[in-house]
Amino acid sequence: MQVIFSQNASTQSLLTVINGILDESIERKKGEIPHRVVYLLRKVVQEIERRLCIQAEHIRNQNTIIKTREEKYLSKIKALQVLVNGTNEENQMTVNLLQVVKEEKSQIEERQKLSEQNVVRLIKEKENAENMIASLKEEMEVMEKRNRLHEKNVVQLIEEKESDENMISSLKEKMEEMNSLHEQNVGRLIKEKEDGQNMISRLKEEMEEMNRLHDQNAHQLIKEKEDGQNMISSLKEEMEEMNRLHKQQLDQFEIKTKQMEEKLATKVKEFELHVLRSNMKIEEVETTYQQKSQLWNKKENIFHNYMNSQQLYVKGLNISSRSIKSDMYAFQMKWRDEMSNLGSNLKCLVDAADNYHKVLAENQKLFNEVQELRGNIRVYCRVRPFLPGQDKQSTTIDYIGESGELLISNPLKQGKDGQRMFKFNKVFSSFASQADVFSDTQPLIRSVLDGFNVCIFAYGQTGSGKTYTMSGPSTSKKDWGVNYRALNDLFDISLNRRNIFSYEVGVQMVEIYNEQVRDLLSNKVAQKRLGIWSTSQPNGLVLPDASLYPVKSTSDVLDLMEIGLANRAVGATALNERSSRSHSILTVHVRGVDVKTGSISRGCLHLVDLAGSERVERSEATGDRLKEAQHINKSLSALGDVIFALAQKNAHVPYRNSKLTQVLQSSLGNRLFTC
Ligand SMILES: Nc1ncnc2c1ncn2[C@@H]1O[C@H](COP(=O)(O)OP(=O)(O)OP(=O)(O)O)[C@@H](O)[C@H]1O
Repeated sequence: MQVIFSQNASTQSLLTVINGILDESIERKKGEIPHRVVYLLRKVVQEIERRLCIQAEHIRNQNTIIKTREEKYLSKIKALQVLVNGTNEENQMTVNLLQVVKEEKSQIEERQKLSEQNVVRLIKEKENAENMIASLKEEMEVMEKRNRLHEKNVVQLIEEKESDENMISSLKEKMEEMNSLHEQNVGRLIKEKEDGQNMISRLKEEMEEMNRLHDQNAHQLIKEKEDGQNMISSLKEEMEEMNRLHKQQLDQFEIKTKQMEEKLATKVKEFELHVLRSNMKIEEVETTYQQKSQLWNKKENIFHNYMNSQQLYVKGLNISSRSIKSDMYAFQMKWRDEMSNLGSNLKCLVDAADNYHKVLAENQKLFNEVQELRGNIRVYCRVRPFLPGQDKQSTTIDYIGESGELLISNPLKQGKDGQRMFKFNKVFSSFASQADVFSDTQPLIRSVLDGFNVCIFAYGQTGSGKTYTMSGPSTSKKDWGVNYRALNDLFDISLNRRNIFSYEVGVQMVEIYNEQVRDLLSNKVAQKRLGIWSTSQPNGLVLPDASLYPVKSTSDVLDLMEIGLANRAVGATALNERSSRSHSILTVHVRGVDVKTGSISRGCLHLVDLAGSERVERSEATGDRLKEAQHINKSLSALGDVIFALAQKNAHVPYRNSKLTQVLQSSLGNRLFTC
């Protein structure tokens, strides 16, 4: 054992040892595996399970360490990203500032350009004004030329008038000549005179017409002359006006030009000032920009250095992570190898477990056969020590044999009659501990899980120690009675078998008081009287109406027992100040399902605390107590009859003589053990 469970022993060596043990026992014992070896195998399997659990835990721990490292790296990378983002934002801000400065600079340049354009425009306007003045001068010259032409025309008209007057005078001379001719030719031309007169009248008419025309012409010419003069005067006036206007305009232009020049000069000065300021500002901005860019360069350098160091760090981390990964990989490979080894070993174990299953079934069969050979009904005797105040000298026990012999002496009788020998399966002396008493009953608990019905009860007169033996004087583990120890074993064994069988455990607790069965786990104890089914139900229940509580552990059962005991009928007798006045039966129903085959087994464990079996006259009971005692004694003698009939293997067993034997019938027949 020590070799096998040494901490240093490898799993492989454990498996080798198991295989060795199994081979040896199969070879030597023809397939039968002794109980000790089975126990050993179970321990080894548990050890392997434990190691697997530790290894799995170790892997889980490694995984969590790696995960935390990964999270750490991720958070660092995030921090670096945040830093990079922050620097980018600052750079962005500077770029934005530069952009603003550039925009301002471009605006100033645009304004400068605009002012230059304004200067150019003003110069152009000045040139235009000068051109206008020049054109006005030219127009004035043209007007003067036109005046001169007018004057020429007037002179020409005067000359024409003079020529017309000359013509008139010549015509007058001609007329006078003609008159003279007429006069000269008066005679000669009488006929011609008329003609001449006509001609004269015609000529006169013509002359008048001519005169009229001439007058008209003269009038027209005079009018034209007047018009011309008017025109000349108006032109002159216009000219003067124009000259005046021109002068005014010129003056205005000159004033405007001067003003414009002044304005231009001031504007140019302003612009120059503005440009100067802008230049200064640009210089300032440029210097701040340079300073900032220097600062940023510095920061960039620092950041670059930091980034380089971080990159180096990250590289280092990467290298370490790679090394961890490779370690992990190696570790995983190692574990894979080990797991595959374990898998193959487990396969062997599964095969072995299969065999173990068969061997276990065989073992169960053998075990129960052994138990049956030891007797289906076993009777143990426990001698209660004297209670404080009792006379130790008045003992009647003469001898307790190793094989269950008990020699009782009766001081009142003489000779052979004075001594009586009893034979039990075993006799426990007054020095026997609770554990000693349970040791012989213990193997039967296993049988309950194998589908047998086991009934354990204490029989004896009031005060003989039934409750002490069954329940124990206190709840400390040392004092535990048969009940607690049996339940503890039941759950322990079911836990150990969990890979082979799945067990469901349920508890019922009833009392038989005055031949009436009452449910001790029901809230309405007083009202509920239960019927007994003569043949047990498919679910194994003789009392189907009694409360059945599923339980998972001993403490669950103990809790239920406490409730049941609180509901129990007790009373004081002359022999025991708190005597049980009823039989209490705690039944633990076990339903086991074979995990592999699915086959179901049912077993039950009756833990019976019988009422005191004293003689009625000795208990000095009367009235209700007398009635109780009569019922108790009747049922106890019925139980005695049944056990006697079973022990004698009689054809008829009188189960129906009492409620107690009816309830316990399923555990007092075949496939049962009774203590
Ligand atoms: N083995 C023992 N060692 C020490 N004291 C004991 C032992 N057995 C019984 N006693 C004591 O004897 C007294 C009576 O025991 P107990 O109440 O168990 O008797 P009982 O048979 O259950 O009585 P009843 O039938 O009236 O319920 C108790 O005080 C108990 O502590």
